[in-house]
Amino acid sequence: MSSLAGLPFRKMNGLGNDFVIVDLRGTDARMTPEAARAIADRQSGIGCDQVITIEDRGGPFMGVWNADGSAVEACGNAARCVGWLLMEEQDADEARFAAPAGPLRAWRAGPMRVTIDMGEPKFHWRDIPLAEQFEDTRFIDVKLGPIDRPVLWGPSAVNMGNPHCIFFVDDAEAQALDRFGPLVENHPLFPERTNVGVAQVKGAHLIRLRVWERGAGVTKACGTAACAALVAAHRRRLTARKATLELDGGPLAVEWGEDNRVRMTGAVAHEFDGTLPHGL
Ligand SMILES: N[C@@H](CCC[C@H](N)C(=O)O)C(=O)O
Repeated sequence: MSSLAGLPFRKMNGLGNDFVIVDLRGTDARMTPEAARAIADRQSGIGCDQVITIEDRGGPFMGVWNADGSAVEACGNAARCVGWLLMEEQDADEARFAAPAGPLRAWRAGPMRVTIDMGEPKFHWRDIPLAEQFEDTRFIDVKLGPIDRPVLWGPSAVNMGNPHCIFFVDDAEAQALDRFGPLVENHPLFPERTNVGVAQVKGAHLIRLRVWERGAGVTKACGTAACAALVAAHRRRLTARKATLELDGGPLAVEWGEDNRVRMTGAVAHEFDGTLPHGL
């Protein structure tokens, strides 16, 4: 296996959720948890929320590595960026590729805007996954101790390729996400940890969402969380099947179709390109 040092990377973001994207096609190099951590480090590395690999696995495959080095199944914002890169490369208006969670399809929605078909949400407690049986994952019970009152009650659990725990709150800005986010992320109810969202429904078609990401902390946006929040809100009869999700980094349009598939549209941005340094 060859080293990652010297390979080109692209720095991109989706609404400020930022990625170092390394194309491993045609190389023997492999990403490792240590290398992903080193690349993502904002003090000593390049700095990003997730390291993304593009690999050849009988077609383009997107690998997702959180800043803490954990390899995970899905990333909505990165999927838009990788979709955009593949469409540019193929001079096409549509791209198909895969991620650990399954196949993805991307298409252009404007010059730097991409729609992704994120697939079907899962709700069964074993699929989230949860460590305990809940018949109805629209309302689960996460006991956090004294800090969970008065608003952090009865969140929804959704798997959108990756696990999400969404708290519906009256005021998303008022929540100490950096304090309770890590407690929920690492709560024993979530054997694979979880992403944590606080969602404030502002109307049938508008949700304010802030996210603590598993393995990355508070980020400016999380695409899979936006999909999970819309799906959870609709299941709780709080919104329509289609809404704008207002994230710290900007808006995402999400629709849960009658075909049970979730489609997400939003901006992609290309920041700069570089070469991975030695020592990885
Ligand atoms: N930022 C992403 C999600 C990245 C992975 C997530 N932190 C996890 O561990 O599941 C997105 O836009 O969906």
